[in-house]
Amino acid sequence: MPPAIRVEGLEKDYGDVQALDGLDLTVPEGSFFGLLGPNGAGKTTFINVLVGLVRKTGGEAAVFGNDVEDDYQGARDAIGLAPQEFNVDRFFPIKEVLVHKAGYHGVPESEAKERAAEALKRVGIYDKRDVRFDWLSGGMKRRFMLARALVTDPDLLILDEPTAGVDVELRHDLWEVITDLNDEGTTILLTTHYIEEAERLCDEVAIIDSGRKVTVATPDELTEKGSDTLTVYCESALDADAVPDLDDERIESVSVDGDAIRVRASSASEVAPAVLRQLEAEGYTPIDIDIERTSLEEVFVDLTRRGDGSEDDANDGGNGAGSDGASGESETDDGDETDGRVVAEASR
Ligand SMILES: Nc1ncnc2c1ncn2[C@@H]1O[C@H](COP(=O)(O)OP(=O)(O)OP(=O)(O)O)[C@@H](O)[C@H]1O
Repeated sequence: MPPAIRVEGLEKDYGDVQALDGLDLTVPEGSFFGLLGPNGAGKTTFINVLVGLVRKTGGEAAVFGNDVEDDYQGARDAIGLAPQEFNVDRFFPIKEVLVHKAGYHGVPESEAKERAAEALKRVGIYDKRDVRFDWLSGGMKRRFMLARALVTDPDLLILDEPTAGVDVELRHDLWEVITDLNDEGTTILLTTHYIEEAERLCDEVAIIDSGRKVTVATPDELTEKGSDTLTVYCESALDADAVPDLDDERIESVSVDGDAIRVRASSASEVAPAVLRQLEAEGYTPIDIDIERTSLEEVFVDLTRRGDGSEDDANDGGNGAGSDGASGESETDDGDETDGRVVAEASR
């Protein structure tokens, strides 16, 4: 079975802006895969290439082995997309929007009705089935976006910041729904700015920056890339200039702050016994210690700092966050209502 997503050397230029700059990425079937990156890193462009809303300018992209352009329908039918933007038909009750959506992907009407009901139940808004999208609350709109992505029973669910701006309760509800789907075998690609979300949900995380991959790892592997801080509290205030000379090659730095000695090391728990022994031998009187592990957030910031930590040293700064190059294409964010349209236009 081919991977859920495979892209190689993927490129997308919007005029002078290189949104994707030779991206290589493989998302295994059945995984819960996170896509992290600062604003403007190219995450939405990547998704839009996969669903045929943006035409790539170079490289290869396939979904379950279907080339996103040559086998557009095969690739698109495998994907359920919940985009960032609310791009929903506002004139019909939401259950009908779902029936139309399933019909577009070739599902017969009676089955489409069943699937619509099932999707609305799954996200907890079945009782709103006869209401138009505009009349839903903000949280219900987010639930509906997920229902719409689900109604075609996709093998690959792509969620572009699905919990942006929602309250904690809804975020947890949505997490539960998508975790269940993943347990049932659906591959999930999730972009998020909530690092905690990636840490909790994802088996693997790709960090991209300036349209290129910086790294792919499990959340645990990523946090291990950072340094811990071991703080040793002493009985009384210390001379800030008299930093103890600790002899251990695992130690990255030592500083003094009031009554505390702070030691940075890749694993604080490993160096702690030796540090305490040395401090006592030098006449310090440790009374307490504290260990702070690096958060995934800190590692993320480190890895995406311009020109720092990149596997392939790819950050040329030419397509930084928020730059607005002229696109020259009529691309929109409205994933589902324009299925196929842009590829069709761009192919002409
Ligand atoms: N239609 C467009 N025309 C011109 N430039 C664009 C267009 N769409 C995106 N870009 C640019 O491409 C780059 C990547 O944008 P993209 O939206 O893919 O990033 P992102 O990682 O999804 O960002 P965010 O986290 O803010 O959603 C940015 O520099 C952006 O300004």
